[in-house]
Amino acid sequence: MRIGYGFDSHAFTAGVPLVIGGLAIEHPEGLAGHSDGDVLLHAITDALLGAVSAGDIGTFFPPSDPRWKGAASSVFLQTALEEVATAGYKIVNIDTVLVMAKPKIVPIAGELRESVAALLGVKPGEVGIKAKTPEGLNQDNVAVAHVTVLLESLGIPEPVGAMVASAEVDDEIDVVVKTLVGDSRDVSALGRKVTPFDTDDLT
Ligand SMILES: Nc1ccn([C@@H]2O[C@H](COP(=O)(O)O)[C@@H](O)[C@H]2O)c(=O)n1
Ligand SMILES: C[C@@]1(CO)OP(=O)(O)OP(=O)(O)OC[C@H]1O
Repeated sequence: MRIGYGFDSHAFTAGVPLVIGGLAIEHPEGLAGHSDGDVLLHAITDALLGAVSAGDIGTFFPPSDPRWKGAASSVFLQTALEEVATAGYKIVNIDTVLVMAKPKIVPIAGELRESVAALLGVKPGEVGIKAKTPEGLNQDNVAVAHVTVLLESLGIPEPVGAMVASAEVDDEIDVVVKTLVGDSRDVSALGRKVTPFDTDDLT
């Protein structure tokens, strides 16, 4: 099991659409950012990367890189999901807190849960969406997201998962697997050798 935590904040600004959790939300202001400013997807991306010690969103997608100007934040999330899979893990559940004065989140929490779940490839029941107003913080023009994520192992030993994911051809995968788990199991007491599994089955 691994846990991850992510945080992000973006200021509200007029003239841009509001997108949170991949969902377009009717609101007079959107969130300022180099990308689409999706504060929730940025925090989820960081939580996933943190859970597998893979750096953070800025190390993969520097705000100075013009390629990410106006980018949909689902692109960043996809990379984080690939890092999680490469490390040999999958999501158990994710929990979030959005801190913003407006809009009200609870009336759209179901839609948000479905949107985030679809982007993560998990069930809506594995995504928590909660909201708080920034009472006493004097931050009514800001949206903040906090995210925790729990991962569980896919059952592949980590080095094997990582090396198989980076191997480019079947032969390389064969070599990796045979190096790490051995070409065959020694059952000489039974008078024969049994291959533990068929490495051709790995794609
Ligand atoms: N943007 C928000 C903020 C809050 N809520 C809901 O209101 C409840 C009370 O919030 P406080 O910050 O005043 O404690 C909160 O638990 C949420 O249910 C919301 O929907 N959207
Ligand atoms: C997403 C990136 C990349 O364009 O930029 P922003 O949209 O500004 O978002 P932020 O959370 O401030 O920083 C992370 C950056 O990697």
